[in-house]
Amino acid sequence: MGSFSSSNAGNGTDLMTECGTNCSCGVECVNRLTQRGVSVKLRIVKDRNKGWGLHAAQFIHRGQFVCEYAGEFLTTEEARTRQRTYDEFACGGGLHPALLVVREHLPSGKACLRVNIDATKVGNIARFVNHSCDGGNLSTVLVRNSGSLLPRLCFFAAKDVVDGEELTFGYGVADPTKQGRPCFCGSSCCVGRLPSEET
Ligand SMILES: C[S@@+](CC[C@H](N)C(=O)[O-])C[C@H]1O[C@@H](n2cnc3c(N)ncnc32)[C@H](O)[C@@H]1O
Repeated sequence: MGSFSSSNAGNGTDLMTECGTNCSCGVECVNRLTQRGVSVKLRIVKDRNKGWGLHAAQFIHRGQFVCEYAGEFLTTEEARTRQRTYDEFACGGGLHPALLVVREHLPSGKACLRVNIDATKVGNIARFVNHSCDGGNLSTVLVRNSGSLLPRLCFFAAKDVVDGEELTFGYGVADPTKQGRPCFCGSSCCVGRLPSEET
């Protein structure tokens, strides 16, 4: 509890490769879509139960790039240590941890690359995206720049989003039988608990 999501590339999270340091092209290259920063208007809005949330401040077309989930890339050992601390403090309700664990299944099918991105203290606007049990309106894509080992996690609109709508995605699957922090996503399929990452 306290951190969020386990997205399996090949199982919910798509993979994409963009041009990188190995390429001779510049930032205007059409294959560097996610490398030019946020290109849609967004607004940060406070919710009584969920804390801050990210809302669209314009119409966003389905498939449009929204933003990258920036943060500190941690070793798994450091992620586990931080998670324990966050769990302790988040119980009081004052802290909104933003530690995201992504697993990419490698093509062999025998190994998986675990990426821990912590936006709790260092991050960008994406760290305000809240969870929705219905999967929300954002899809996650692991984008690897050619020549880079570590992928970046990027949000794209999974459907058309209207101005003012909250942007959300599914942090993972919550187990309603386990103790956890309450979920206030308000969707009709809400299980009442936030997903928790057993690390
Ligand atoms: C990535 S942060 C999102 C931004 C956060 N709301 C804030 O104010 O900083 C994740 C944290 O937001 C809160 N949160 C996200 N979705 C929620 C939901 N559906 N219900 C309750 N709290 C939620 C939890 O505290 C979670 O650890």
